Amino acid sequence: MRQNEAPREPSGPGPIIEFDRVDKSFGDLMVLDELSFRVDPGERVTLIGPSGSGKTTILRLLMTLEKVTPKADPERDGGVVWLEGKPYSHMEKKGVLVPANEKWLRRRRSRVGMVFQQFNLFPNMRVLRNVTEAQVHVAGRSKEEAEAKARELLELVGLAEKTDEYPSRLSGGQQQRVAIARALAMDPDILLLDEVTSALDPELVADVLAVLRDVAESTSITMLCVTHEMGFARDVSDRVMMFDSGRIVEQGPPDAMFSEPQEARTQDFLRAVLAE
Ligand SMILES: Nc1ncnc2c1ncn2[C@@H]1O[C@H](COP(=O)(O)OP(=O)(O)OP(=O)(O)O)[C@@H](O)[C@H]1O
Repeated sequence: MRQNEAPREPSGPGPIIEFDRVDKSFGDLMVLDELSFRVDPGERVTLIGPSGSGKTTILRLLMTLEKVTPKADPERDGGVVWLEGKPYSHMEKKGVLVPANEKWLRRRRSRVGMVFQQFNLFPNMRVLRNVTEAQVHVAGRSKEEAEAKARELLELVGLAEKTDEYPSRLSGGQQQRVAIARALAMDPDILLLDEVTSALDPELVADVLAVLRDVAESTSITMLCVTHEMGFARDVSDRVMMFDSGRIVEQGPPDAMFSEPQEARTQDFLRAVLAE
């Protein structure tokens, strides 16, 4: 929708995420060009595509680590990201949508959790505190409540014995499992996974994927996942979206996408990934 139109009212259970003609540029480089797509609550979506096609940028927009790029053209704004039926990249002011301010984003971004390729744990904090920190300082939980939740989640990811270690004493796979526990501790509705196994030694990948399979099976959390692990994508996703140059080339259920991709760019991409 255009920014000068009145925001619509959510009608029934609509998409949990909606990109509505979203633009994103870095300087002269246009990464997303009027990108539109929707994700239903509880849906698991895998984003695939060549390097530089904009997949991480999509996740970073959802984490509000990036902002939609406004267009100078008065006929075109930069599009809007919607979350749970409400504007997210924007906020309503006097009946029109304006770019969201920090206060608005702070209140809403905790609905979204992200796990990064490089773990991004706090190196000076022990494992338990890595998982309690945001619960206490962002979600406002008591220390006791946060610790109980952290212990439960660390057990879920198989690290109950490691609560008192510093991250540097853990393997990459263990650090990544702490990062997953940390993201889940905030009870997000949406979990974003950005190449979470690509920095790991091959023998550590399976444990991390097993934890994520458990999360997918035991929760109804909405997942957006950027990965080259096609087996994982096939098992866990409801839908695979193939991107190139910031546009959706094709999308569909994993079986159809992997067995009978329709577009030459998808066929070439999958051939290259599967040959790795
Ligand atoms: N902060 C930034 N400043 C400048 N250019 C950027 C920035 N972030 C991303 N880009 C560029 O935007 C394009 C899209 O990047 P993005 O990381 O979204 O792609 P990707 O599909 O996730 O690629 P990969 O699979 O390699 O991670 C790339 O050309 C990248 O160099």
